[in-house]
Amino acid sequence: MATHGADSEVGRLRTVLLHRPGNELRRLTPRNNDRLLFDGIPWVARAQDEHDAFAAALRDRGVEVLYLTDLLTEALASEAARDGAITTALAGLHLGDSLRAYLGGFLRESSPAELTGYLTAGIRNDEVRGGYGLVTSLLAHDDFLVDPLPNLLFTRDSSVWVRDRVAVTSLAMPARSRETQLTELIYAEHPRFRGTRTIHGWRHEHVEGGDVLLLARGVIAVGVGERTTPAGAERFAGQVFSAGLAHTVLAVPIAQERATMHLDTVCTMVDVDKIVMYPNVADSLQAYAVTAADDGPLTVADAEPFLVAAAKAMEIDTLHQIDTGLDPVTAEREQWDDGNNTLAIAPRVAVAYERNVETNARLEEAGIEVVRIAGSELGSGRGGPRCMSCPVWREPLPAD
Ligand SMILES: NC(=O)NCCC[C@H](N)C(=O)O
Repeated sequence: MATHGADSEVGRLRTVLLHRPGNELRRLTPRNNDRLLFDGIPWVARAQDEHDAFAAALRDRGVEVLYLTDLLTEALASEAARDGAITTALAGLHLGDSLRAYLGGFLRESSPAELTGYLTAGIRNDEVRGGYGLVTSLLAHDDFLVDPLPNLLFTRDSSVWVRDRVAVTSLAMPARSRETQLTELIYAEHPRFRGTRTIHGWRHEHVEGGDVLLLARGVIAVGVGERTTPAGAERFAGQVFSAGLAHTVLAVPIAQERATMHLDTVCTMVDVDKIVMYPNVADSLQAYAVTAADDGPLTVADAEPFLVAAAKAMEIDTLHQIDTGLDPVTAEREQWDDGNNTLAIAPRVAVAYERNVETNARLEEAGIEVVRIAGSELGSGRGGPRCMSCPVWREPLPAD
């Protein structure tokens, strides 16, 4: 069985799950892009080129790249998996019984690869040939019967490995909630992951992977804001404690705004004791240290500055901050363009968007090797290298 798991943000990356942008991005229009959580309409062919270059940069450094749609198609080889996927995809109350039955029959006849296409790119009303009954007649021609999933690109958010377990997350925005049905299916059905134990799951309170940072072995920061709810953080903490995966969870409130939708939009680890952080929030970022209590409710400490609470839990003197940008305006621009959203592929080696010139210069001054990638089209969904990657296997850091 392949090795899987992660216990830090910076251990050498060996296997990563990506999603190459596909037809789901071709569904975006100026009328639906806000609802589908994109800030623009990407040029799809260019986004694919940029993504291929990202994958190549990872492979060049010895990282195995898994593609979500390949795993999904392979998982859908089983008839039971296909049935389950079709039933959950068609559960929406907007369909009605007749259309659901019709679509169910249609999808059951499709091959695993075709089904992957429908589950990811969705089905528009006018693609149901000739219309079918009252619901298709009354819905607009461009209404989706099955919503497309353009944010699949951001594989970070729909599952997180914590040591040898994988947490299937629970996504807060309706446009994304179906993504975790697909990650759950992959981990449950794909032969590569047979026997993997999972935690959390999409039926639980909201927790998104972009909010979960494995600061050190046993220490996990969880952002709480637009996406991860307080109840989600509490549920997640309870599960990692009872599974023995961590001793401290730092619950970190973040502004409920699009620019800071996840904790990894304001900070990411680039070394065992270095974090790149948006300076405009650095002073105000707080953390509540949560620890397990024997047989009782979780123990919650008073809020402390995030960097202080993190260093204490990580048992290091200082968690060194590297600033995004140069001045407050450049920092704000580069934070928006995912300057903080780096993907460490080893201690002191991080993939970053090339456009964030000042932040990348700060990283290099601090001794971090920056692997630059283009992201002009990929960035239109508001996510950087960390958002676009789910580490499936990172080597553990050497014990000191
Ligand atoms: N971890 C991340 O920050 N992921 C980026 C998610 C972007 C996506 N368009 C969203 O709004 O959910």
